[in-house]
Parts: sequence; C-alpha cells; structure tokens
Amino acid sequence: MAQSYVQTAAAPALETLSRHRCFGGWQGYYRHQSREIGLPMRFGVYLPPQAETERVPVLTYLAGLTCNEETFAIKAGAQRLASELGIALVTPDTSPRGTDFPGQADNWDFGIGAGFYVDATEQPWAKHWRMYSYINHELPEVIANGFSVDPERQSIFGHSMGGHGALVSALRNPKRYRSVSAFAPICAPTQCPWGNKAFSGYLGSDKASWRAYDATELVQNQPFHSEILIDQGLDDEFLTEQLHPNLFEKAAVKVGQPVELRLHPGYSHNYYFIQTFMADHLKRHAAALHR
Ligand SMILES: N[C@@H](CCC(=O)N[C@@H](CS)C(=O)NCC(=O)O)C(=O)O
Repeated sequence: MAQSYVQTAAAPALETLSRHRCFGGWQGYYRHQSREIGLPMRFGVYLPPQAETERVPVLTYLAGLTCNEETFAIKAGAQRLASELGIALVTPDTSPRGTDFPGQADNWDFGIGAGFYVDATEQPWAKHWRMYSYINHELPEVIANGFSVDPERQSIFGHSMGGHGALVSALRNPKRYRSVSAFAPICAPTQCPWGNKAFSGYLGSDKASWRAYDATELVQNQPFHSEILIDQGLDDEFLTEQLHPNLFEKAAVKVGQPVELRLHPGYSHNYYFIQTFMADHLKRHAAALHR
C-alpha cells in the first residue's frame, strides 16, 4: 500500500486512527500529544494523489460550534475538487477534549466543541484552551513534519466560529497565509452574544484583550494582502444576532481592504449551504497556493 505520509525521526509521534481512499488520495484521521494544548488532539488530513510524488500546498479549515475534525470531511464535499487541484485539506478539532472542568459540556456554545480559536487566559481554561497557538503555530509544524506538504504554501478558511478563527488567523499572520475565506463567519465577536459569552469566559472581563480576536477590529489596523471572500446565506438563523458581516465589510471598506461579501437568498447556516459554494472557495485558494 502506498505510504501517503512520511513520519520523520524529528516529528513527535503521530497516531493514525483511520485512513480512507478518496478520489485517488487519502482521507485520514490522526491523533498526537499536543504541546500547546497539553492533551491528545485529533485532526483530519485529506492528501490528494499528487502528494504521492510531490509536496502539496495546505488549506486548513476551521469548523464551527459543536463540530469536530470529521465534520468538514464528511459533510462539505471538498475532496473531489481538492484531488483535482492538488491541495491538502487539514481539519483540526474545535476545542481540547479530555479535561474534567465543571460545566465544560453544559453549553453547546462554550467549552467542549467551542474553543473559539483563542488562547484562554482565565481559569480553568488557560492551561488547555490554547487553540489560537495550536492552529497557527503547533499544528502547521506537525503537518509539515508528518505529511508530504509544502509548509511555505498555506491558506485558511472556515465556517461560523471557524470563519472567525480563519479571519483572525490570517489578519494576525498575513505572511503565513496566502489567502483566507469564510462561510457565515462570526465577524465581530466582541459585538455579539456568542462572542461575548466565549470571550468573557476565556479572556475575562477586560475587553481590551478581546480585540486581538475580533476580525472587525483587526482589519482596521492590519489589512490582509489579498481579497477576502465571504459567503453568507440570507436565511441563516444566526445572521442577525451573531454574525454581522456588514460590520466587517464596513470596517474593511474604510481601510481599503478588498472584501467580496456574497449574500445568498434562501441559504441557511448548514453544510448544504457550505457544499454549494465550496468549489468557489477551493478554486480561489488553489490559485493563490499554486502561484
Ligand atoms: N445548537 C445547534 C446548532 C449548532 C450549529 O449550527 N453548529 C454549526 C456551526 S456554528 C455546525 O456546523 N453544525 C454542524 C452541522 O451542521 O453539521 C446544534 O447543536 O445543532
């Protein structure tokens, strides 16, 4: 059987949970002991057939509330085109798991499955809830060491809480990411109930510290180097209260940041919406990654 990932001596142990042939490549699920999180973390990797003979670029997808490393791989229908385009898809989990903090699973929008891609500073979360550093620093190293990928060519996208994570990651690390896009992202977490709840819990009551994780704030100080694509369904049940793409667009326009915000009548917050516009996102990222 062809070996689709290369375990180097320098790489920390990577445990293969399962691998599945998919459009000529492999959809795999892996577990490793995370230095940032201090617990085992799982992630998915889709390697296109091109990875058998060359190092392929990496597109990371950050998922939303209640999701895990499998959600995108199962529901987004992205592998067929990723196979054609020759890009690897990396899908991290959405929070640490395996802690026993009181109330950690009582809410679907806070705690387990709701890491919000921040480095928590409040107790008890601060020790393990370090998803920002995990996504932007540790995981790219793990992927570069363990798989046939080119770490110099990376992009990022995501959905809802993951769209927020993708925008914040790209705006804070414009040199690392060649392109960024989002489906129904939480665009202004400091101004919506989901963000207020998560940031109060993870970052505390000093709202100044929240700004480092708010795309609408960040874009005003450090625009990204290329156009940002955002797709948003107009029948999205969370649009009015939680997502605020209009605030992000307004802030971006003010500083000359190119944004394409596409509003789609009839589409909701789910993976039927995501599937529908997936190809546009993959093609844009592939164009940046193969440049
Ligand atoms: N509370 C609801 C909504 C959660 C929700 O809509 N999560 C979005 C991300 S914010 C999602 O992608 N869910 C997984 C799916 O639709 O398969 C639930 O638990 O189903």
